[in-house]
Amino acid sequence: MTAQDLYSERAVKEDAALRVISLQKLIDGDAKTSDELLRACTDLGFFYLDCREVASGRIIEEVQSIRRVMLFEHPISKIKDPATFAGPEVIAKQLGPLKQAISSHREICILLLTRLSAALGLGEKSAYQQYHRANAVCPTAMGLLKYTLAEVEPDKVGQIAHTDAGSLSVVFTEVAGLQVLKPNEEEWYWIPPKPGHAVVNVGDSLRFISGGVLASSLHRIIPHKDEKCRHKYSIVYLLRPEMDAEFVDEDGVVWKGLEWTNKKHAVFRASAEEQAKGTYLTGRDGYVGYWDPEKDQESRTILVE
Ligand SMILES: O=C(O)CCC(=O)C(=O)O
Ligand SMILES: [Fe+2]
Repeated sequence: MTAQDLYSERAVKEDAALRVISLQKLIDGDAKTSDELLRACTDLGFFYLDCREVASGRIIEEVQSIRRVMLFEHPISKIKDPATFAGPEVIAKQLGPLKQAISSHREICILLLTRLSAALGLGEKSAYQQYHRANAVCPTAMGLLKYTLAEVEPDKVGQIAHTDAGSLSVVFTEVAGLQVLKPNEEEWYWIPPKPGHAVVNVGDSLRFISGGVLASSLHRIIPHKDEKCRHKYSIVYLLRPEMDAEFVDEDGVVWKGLEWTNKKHAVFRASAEEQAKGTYLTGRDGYVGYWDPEKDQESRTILVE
């Protein structure tokens, strides 16, 4: 396969046309915006979060400061001995801005959970933020992702189709590549990056916690024909429930927050046959989310034979 084959000339749908939710209006407690947020999370579980107005672009400035420290150039794969790895010096030097950005992302997620819970009329005890209390231990993470160039490493492109394990994912990126599968249409749609906006999506844990009211949709990262020469960098904040928070999956199995995260990660690392056995990775039995450009010129879903 040549690198040229990697780009589907016929993208199935150009733009998922996600709802746009204003962070400032959520902060202000605007009821209409909370309702719109709830609609975004119940129909597809994906939306743009407009961060431009908040305190003169503070969030965007923090995201830019993470980009500037170039942590993306220190990949985990290059760590020889994780047991003795103390973190690249650059992390130690940039701890201040990193901690600030992590804390702002957490605040955003807690606000989203608070507004969603209120829009659903949940009481204090069952509100979603109760699964993510400030001082509880949780496997929440911030990832600084640098995707390989399809031209250089055609076998390592993007991310396999998956639903996210956690509660909410907040993604800032400037380069296209993200697609979502609209479940009612069974079609992949591009989600183009929007300056000043994050893409936020609901993960499995929040879908389970909400008893299936909120949707965690299948998405993937594949090379975009207009971005051939650009590395895609993504800053992803993955809010996950507390280690001991309990929720029930769609088959009635009870999970603790940490168990579900670990299970999902084990499946990410497993063989395609293992991945297709359960519904853990994609929420679909028998479906494996690899993108095969030869079979999948029109970016359709791939089934294990
Ligand atoms: O890089 C992106 O745009 C999205 C990343 C993603 O889906 C993930 O890390 O789960
Ligand atoms: Fe994801």
